[in-house]
Amino acid sequence: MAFSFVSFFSSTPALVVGLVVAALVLLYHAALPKPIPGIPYNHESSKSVLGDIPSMNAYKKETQEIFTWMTAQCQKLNSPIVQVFVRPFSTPWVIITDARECQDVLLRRSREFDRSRFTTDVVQPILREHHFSFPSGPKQKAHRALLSDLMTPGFLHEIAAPQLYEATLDLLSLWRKKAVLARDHPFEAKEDISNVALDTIWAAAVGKQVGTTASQLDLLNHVPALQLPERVTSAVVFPQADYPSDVIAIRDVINTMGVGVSSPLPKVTYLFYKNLPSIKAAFQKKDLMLTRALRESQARLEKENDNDNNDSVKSAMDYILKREIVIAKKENRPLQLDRTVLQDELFGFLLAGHETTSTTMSWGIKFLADHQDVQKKLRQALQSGIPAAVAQRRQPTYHEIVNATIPYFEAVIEECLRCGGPAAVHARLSLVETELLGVRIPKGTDVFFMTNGPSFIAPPIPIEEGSRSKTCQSSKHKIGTWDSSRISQFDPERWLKIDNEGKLVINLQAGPNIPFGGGPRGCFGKKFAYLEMRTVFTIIFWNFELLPVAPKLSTYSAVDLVTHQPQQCFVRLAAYPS
Ligand code: HEM
Repeated sequence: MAFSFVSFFSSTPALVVGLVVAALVLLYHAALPKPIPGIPYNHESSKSVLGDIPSMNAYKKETQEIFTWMTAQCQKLNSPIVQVFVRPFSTPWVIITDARECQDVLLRRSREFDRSRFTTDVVQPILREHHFSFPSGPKQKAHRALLSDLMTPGFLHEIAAPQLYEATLDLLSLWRKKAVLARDHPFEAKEDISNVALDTIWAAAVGKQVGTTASQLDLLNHVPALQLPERVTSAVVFPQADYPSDVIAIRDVINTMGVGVSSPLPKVTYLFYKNLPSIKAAFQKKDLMLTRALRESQARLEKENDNDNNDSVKSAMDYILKREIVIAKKENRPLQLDRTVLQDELFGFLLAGHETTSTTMSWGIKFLADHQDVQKKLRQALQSGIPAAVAQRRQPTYHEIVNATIPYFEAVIEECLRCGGPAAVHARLSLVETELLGVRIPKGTDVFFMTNGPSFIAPPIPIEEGSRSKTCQSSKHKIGTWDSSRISQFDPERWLKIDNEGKLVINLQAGPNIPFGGGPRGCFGKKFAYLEMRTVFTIIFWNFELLPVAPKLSTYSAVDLVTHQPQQCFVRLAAYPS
């Protein structure tokens, strides 16, 4: 007995070491990637706990892009479906590069696939109670219901359109000034486009102009002349006015999401990043600003004693508030203005409406500067579509912009969305064990449907028809396919056809393009986005020729933040008509 007692104690350190080693081995094996059978993957990556993370990070460091790396894995492994290991201790991500499968899952298989874990991890810490990152269900529907009025013609045409228009005219004044000062030199336009998108969505959201563009103009109005680079091909840099502190706070919060998108452990990253004093202060300022705006809106609505009709409704916020009033009445409770959900739905509206449209417009400006023939045709189409404004030598009104039917213009916008690919991926989580392209997909797998490669803007990777789902097979002819030899070209004509009456019309079924996702979780703000792009593009191309810029200022490299943005968007402006 004495012997075993002594031996136990003398062997304890060894035992502890043994247990620790065993635990580490178990942990190591738990952390090693567990490939899903039947789906191609990088074999080297499967042997390391870090999986594909080093490869993805190296790519990101070199290019600033992540989504392109994901699509490149399908091309590298020559398969429309692959898996990658980028989340330690988690199931692999499945990547699919095929438009028909993407559309089938989004539109027809929403019982099997819903909002992804990736989206929730990246979006929820920023948007909190906003419905975007919630799984579909009563809570998500109730929060989305607060926005119900915002895509009605009443809101879009009567409230949003005039505000969009005002903000766009500020851009026109700014660019007229810049064109004079730049004297034929190019300048970086991304910030201006982002500002006009923020001005427009802000005005629509809270009913007030935030004036980021106007403050840039104000600054330039006090600049008599600029020191210009010697070479006319080199870019001129304009002084930049300070932004209002509310705008800085909103931008800091929005940019936080970019940090989550590029992290392999977004939850952990946010834990640190969101607690940085400057970021914490930005979140607080944003909340305070929105609560203040909601209270002002409530006071105004009450003063105008107009809670039963829409005459005094001037913004998205007023509509959201009126919804809350109705819901509170129904639930027999007092109004809850500082309820996070109201603020968060409003902030989500600002965020979703800012980044996405400004990214698409930045891509559009690049494409049109690089395709002078398309730009010329677009200008002609706009002028034939709004002849009264040409005859009276004036700007088109927002009524004319909203109501004109200009198929070529619509085709240009579709093509900017297709080739720019602001939403390079639609992510879904499998709710049940299911099948994709003939392969078993375990329940709880994040599946990424890429829109930035094969079958959208690059030749498709062949797929055995029998491996597709029944719904996918039966919908085969609902949408056309792009001609592989021209699929990568920017060519709006692909969207046009002559109808039975011999008229030129837009054909949205001509080929795949899914910029707004689809099905029950498709983009809520699509109509607003089209309205904004129509307004901004009409005013730009009505008033300016976007001249080509030197190739070094016109690369097509991107940076993946909340959206897939161009790294460069330089413009060289000439007044039109000259
Ligand atoms: C070119 C501009 C835009 C693009 C490319 C875009 C793209 C998208 C995409 C891809 C989704 C996810 C769809 C899915 O998972 O199936 C989405 C969702 C959403 N978008 Fe947009 N969007 C744009 C503009 C807007 C605007 C202007 C607003 C608001 C004013 C908005 C509000 C939303 C909201 C609220 C959702 C979440 C819908 C839900 O989860 O039920 N978007 N958008």
